[in-house]
Amino acid sequence: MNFDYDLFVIGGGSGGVRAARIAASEYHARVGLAEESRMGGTCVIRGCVPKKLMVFASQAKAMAAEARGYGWQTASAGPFDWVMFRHKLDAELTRLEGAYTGGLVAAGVAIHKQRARVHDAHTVELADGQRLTAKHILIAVGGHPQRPGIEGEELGLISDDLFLMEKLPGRVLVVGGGFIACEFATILQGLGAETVLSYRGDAVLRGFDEELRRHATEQLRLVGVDLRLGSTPERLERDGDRTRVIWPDGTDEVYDAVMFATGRVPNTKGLGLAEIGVKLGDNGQIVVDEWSQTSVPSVFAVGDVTDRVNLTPVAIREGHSFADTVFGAKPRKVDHGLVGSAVYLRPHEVATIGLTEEEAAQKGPHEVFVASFRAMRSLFAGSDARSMMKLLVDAQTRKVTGCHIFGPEAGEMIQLVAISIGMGATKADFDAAIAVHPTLAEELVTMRRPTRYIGGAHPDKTVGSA
Ligand SMILES: Cc1cc2nc3c(=O)[nH]c(=O)nc-3n(C[C@H](O)[C@H](O)[C@H](O)COP(=O)(O)OP(=O)(O)OC[C@H]3O[C@@H](n4cnc5c(N)ncnc54)[C@H](O)[C@@H]3O)c2cc1C
Ligand SMILES: NC(=O)c1ccc[n+]([C@@H]2O[C@H](COP(=O)([O-])OP(=O)(O)OC[C@H]3O[C@@H](n4cnc5c(N)ncnc54)[C@H](O)[C@@H]3O)[C@@H](O)[C@H]2O)c1
Repeated sequence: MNFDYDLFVIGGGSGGVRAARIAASEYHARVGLAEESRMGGTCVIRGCVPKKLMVFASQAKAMAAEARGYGWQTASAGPFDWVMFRHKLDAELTRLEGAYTGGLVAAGVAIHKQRARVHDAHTVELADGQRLTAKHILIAVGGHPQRPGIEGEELGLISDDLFLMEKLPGRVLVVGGGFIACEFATILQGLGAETVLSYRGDAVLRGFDEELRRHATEQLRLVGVDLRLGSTPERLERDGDRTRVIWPDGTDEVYDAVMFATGRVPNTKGLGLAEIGVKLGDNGQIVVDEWSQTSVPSVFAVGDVTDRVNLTPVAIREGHSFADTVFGAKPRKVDHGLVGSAVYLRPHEVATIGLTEEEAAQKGPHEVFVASFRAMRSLFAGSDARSMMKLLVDAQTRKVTGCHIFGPEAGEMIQLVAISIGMGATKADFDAAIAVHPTLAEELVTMRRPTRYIGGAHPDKTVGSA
């Protein structure tokens, strides 16, 4: 059968763009791609990139405070010009959107700037009614924010809205305790908003190493985020141009803005997937095998729509591996087991890779090395910010199985730790590295004595066990 394309990609975000570009430029496939919004997707337009630029903007007051601690007596961040920042941000996102589009065009990908859905196992239907056939279809449509299902929730903002605000709120409530809630609470607080974070659990960042999340929770409070743990709004009401929040105990408060960061759901609604036999999971995610292949052999899916590990580099790796496997005759799977990540908080970043202490304890005897201290730089400036570093070492194999950091540039550090852990480095390998002094990272190669033993009897009977 003759197809219009070898590959049709639905979604021009991190995963879709990479797959389309590699299939077309490296393997000379005939590729079409439909994007209904701005090229680049969540990460570029309403995620990682604008978020990180806002993180940078929100650090100015803390940097001025630190400068005063170093003798720059009148250092001050001065007033923040949100309108000017937003214009610069818009221009930067337009530049990046152009670069993504340019990369696809240069690779020979045919771009369809409209919504697409699947019609059958080899046909997509565009919003204008046009039907195009392809030997393979790749679904890379990402996800969208989910509100919590409470009365008046439409009055609340979602993360997409934060980049488009006309003005900054004076007083804001952020609901949720995951990546997005913590990052935006930090950003808004740093930009000058009185910020309340309400989370139903007892420490933010569920799923992270327990000690790390307790440390991050305490430090978030220290930078001035008003943390309300064990609480979540019951309903919202309009109050003039502000929003009234009613709490479960009947009390209420008024905010300039309420932001929900209560999770994301895959964009599978209305795509026609179930109709052609593509299996979906409980959350609407596309169920795929280790090759990102769905239950319909010609249809593949990568990125957030599969709800595996919802991070940009993972979507990119899945897209690239798909193109290598299907068009390059180089079968490649993605190992989702060892993925580093960072949460961009203040006073410091959270970064993590590998097993948490709780997971390690389930796997067997482990040594836990923990250091908690005030870094030289912030200590001198008079800040109470505390760093934390933790290594988990398998007592049997001596391999480092997990690393968790709360510290300045923790994201940068974990990227390098990821290489050593990926190579199977042992604690002895870490110890063999001569420290670079004075740095924060030297702590990772100078932790000598285990803080505790977990996961059962240590193979060396002369040491303690949990
Ligand atoms: C606020 C925020 C901050 C984040 N920060 C980070 C971070 O710091 N680091 C990190 O690694 N990850 C971060 N992420 C996660 C990251 O953005 C996602 O994991 C990543 O973008 C997923 O890529 P994707 O290709 O699966 O989907 P997306 O990037 O979401 O792309 C999907 C694209 O498909 C398009 N589309 C959807 N349906 C259709 C259709 N029917 N027809 C045509 N087009 C369609 C959409 O318009 C979109 O452009 C963040 C996410 C958010 C929301
Ligand atoms: N720095 C980064 O790498 C980064 C940054 C942002 C987002 N992301 C990615 O995007 C994903 C989505 O982020 P997210 O923060 O939206 O999701 P999340 O799953 O990390 O957090 C959702 C939070 O909302 C809470 N919640 C859910 N339903 C609720 C309800 N009904 N009422 C009250 N609270 C409720 C959950 O308990 C949780 O704390 C992340 O898992 C991550 O993969 C990554």
